[in-house]
Amino acid sequence: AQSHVLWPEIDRITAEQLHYARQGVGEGVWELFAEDGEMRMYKREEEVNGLVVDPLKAVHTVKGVTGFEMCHYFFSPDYRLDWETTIEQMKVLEKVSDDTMIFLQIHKRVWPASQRDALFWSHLRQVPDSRDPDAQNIWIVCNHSTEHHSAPEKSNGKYIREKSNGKYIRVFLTVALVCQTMIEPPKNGAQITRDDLTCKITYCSVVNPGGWAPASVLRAVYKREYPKFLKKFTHYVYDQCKNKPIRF
Ligand SMILES: CCCCCc1ccc(-c2ccc(S(=O)(=O)CCO)cc2)cc1/C=C\c1ccccn1
Repeated sequence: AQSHVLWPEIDRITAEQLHYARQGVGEGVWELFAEDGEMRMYKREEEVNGLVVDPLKAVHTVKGVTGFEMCHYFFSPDYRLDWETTIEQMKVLEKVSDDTMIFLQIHKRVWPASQRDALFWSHLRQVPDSRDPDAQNIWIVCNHSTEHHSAPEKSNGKYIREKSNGKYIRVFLTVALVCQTMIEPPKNGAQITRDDLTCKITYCSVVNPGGWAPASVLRAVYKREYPKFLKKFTHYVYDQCKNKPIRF
């Protein structure tokens, strides 16, 4: 994907998001708003031009899967509709490379706000030189809003192209899923099994709703949907992998 026009931005944003994900939730004003088992979900209340854009950071620990497996199922379009419950339609607009795609997603309407869509590049990458010497493989999927000729945004009500339906407000998002595999080698030198694996997950998300939506509605959506999404997604990956050979 190094030759693609988006590559410099993909490289920069992915590196920024990796750094941001690694920052603890101790610093700054992160507010814990949901807990479920090992999952801790934090938010910061922020508004941009009167729009709620609360950054979200979740940390979770899932036994029995690797960081690669978690990132693979998050990145791949083939499984998305199995675990994403707020999507009405999903389309791969461009396959930039095996590890980079451009998605257009139409999300279900959240009354009383208008319906939204999201257009973003998605990039899967193994983090080569982690600072943590005993860290096993660290993998990241970064999703970041972009433009695309085949799905222009509607502008002041006029449609740029007749084929673009242009009836959805386009959100602006940056999302990162960073997963680290920890291996507890079996004492007796036996082969590693899924019982020896732990996946440490950090999920970061900032979604600008793109157009006005009541702060109370947005905050209620996020409070309800994010814990549901991360729980459903991680359980889905565990179930998909449990009877398959381990992939690092
Ligand atoms: C008024 C409602 C505005 C919000 C609409 C909306 C926009 C974007 C998104 C969204 C959320 C997660 C991603 S991702 O992590 O990249 C995975 C790939 O799908 C991409 C998009 C969702 C939702 C709406 C609901 C909602 C909000 C959180 C969590 C789950 N659903």
